[in-house]
Amino acid sequence: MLKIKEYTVRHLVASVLANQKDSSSLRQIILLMVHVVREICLLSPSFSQKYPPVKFLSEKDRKRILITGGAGFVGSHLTDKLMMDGHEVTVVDNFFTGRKRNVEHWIGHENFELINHDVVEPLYIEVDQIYHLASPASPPNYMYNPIKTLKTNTIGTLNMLGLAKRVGARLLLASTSEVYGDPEVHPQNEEYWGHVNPIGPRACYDEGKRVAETMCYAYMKQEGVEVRVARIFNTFGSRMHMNDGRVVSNFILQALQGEPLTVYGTGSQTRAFQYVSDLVNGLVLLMNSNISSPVNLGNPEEHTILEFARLIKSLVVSRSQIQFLPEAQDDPQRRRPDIRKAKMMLGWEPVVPLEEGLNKTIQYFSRELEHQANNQYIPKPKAARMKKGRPRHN
Ligand SMILES: O=C(O)[C@H]1O[C@H](OP(=O)(O)OP(=O)(O)OC[C@H]2O[C@@H](n3ccc(=O)[nH]c3=O)[C@H](O)[C@@H]2O)[C@H](O)[C@@H](O)[C@@H]1O
Repeated sequence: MLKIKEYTVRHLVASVLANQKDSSSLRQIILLMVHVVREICLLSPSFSQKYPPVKFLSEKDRKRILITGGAGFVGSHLTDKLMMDGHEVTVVDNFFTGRKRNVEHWIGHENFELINHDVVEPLYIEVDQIYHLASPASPPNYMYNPIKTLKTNTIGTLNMLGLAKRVGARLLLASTSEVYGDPEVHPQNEEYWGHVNPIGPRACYDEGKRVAETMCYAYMKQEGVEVRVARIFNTFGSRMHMNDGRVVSNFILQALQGEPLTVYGTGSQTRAFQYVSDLVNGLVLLMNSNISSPVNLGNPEEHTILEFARLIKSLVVSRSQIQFLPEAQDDPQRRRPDIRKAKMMLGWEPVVPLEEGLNKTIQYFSRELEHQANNQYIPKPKAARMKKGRPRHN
């Protein structure tokens, strides 16, 4: 585009000069114009901005949707889906763990708005649906400032429920498998009340999310607010932060760089991992369903963490060693979702095979490493508080 404009103006300059005897002032003006056109093209990426394709929705079907935490890992993928489905999306984020670059491809689009705002403060906007995702989700991140995590999940959720009540919006809470704590029931179904240490290092998040669920049902019963509660199990994919600290990003980054894969404890604890696109589809189905009780969203394929380390090593074709570090305090020993409810009531189940999702995520982290100034990011072991030795954060 820049080239065409420059060419056009140069052409104009040449023809004007050919017809002028005393042309120095005119020449200067025209050269200035060339300069201005070039500056405008460079400073206004929106001139040439191409957005991902967006469906057209009629006024009746188009919703005004707020996503709190919409610039985060899951939130930004949800933003993409809802934008491409043709809705008007407002992303609210305080950028503690979210990043502008996760949603920058929508900036300037008429259906999109990005607000730098912390949900701990009230928000006054008009919306039809609220996906309330705002909260750090990685254990080292949420334990970094437990009081802030508690405020975000309690005051933040109260504020969003207050907004839902005022404007008559439906609210979906991104809850977590962590409400089941270190579970004594396996696999975990939605009827299970959980086994949470209320004063342990994970409590700021576990109990924060538990009370957030309690708030949803209080607002539903007392004020008639429509709520949806998704209990999200371990999720991975592109746009995870390099220093996220969760097992998927740690192991992939370590394997890519030939560093030891840091297994906390013996590695016999289990997790079941879902790819982010499966989760996003589940969230949208749940929001638009009539199910107000909690629903598990996760992939039921369970692995020990040691198996998982070996799998990542082999997918990356890495020579990294496996290093055993002290076990993290209150680390849930077995976790696997029972997703019969989601299957029956939403017709949802994960469709992306683990290895396919991991390969995409490995490609993403390889690109992230290439973009790093020094081409290196070595995750430091930071299981917040290890069982023995227990290093403190901040
Ligand atoms: O990924 C998620 O979606 C979930 O991650 C966390 O739950 P957690 O299962 O503890 O997540 P990780 O930090 O990824 O840990 C998984 C297991 O791997 C272990 N781990 C982690 C990191 C590492 O470098 N090495 C390692 O062995 C942990 O001790 C734990 O047993 C969050 O608490 C959940 O809210 C969130 O939904």
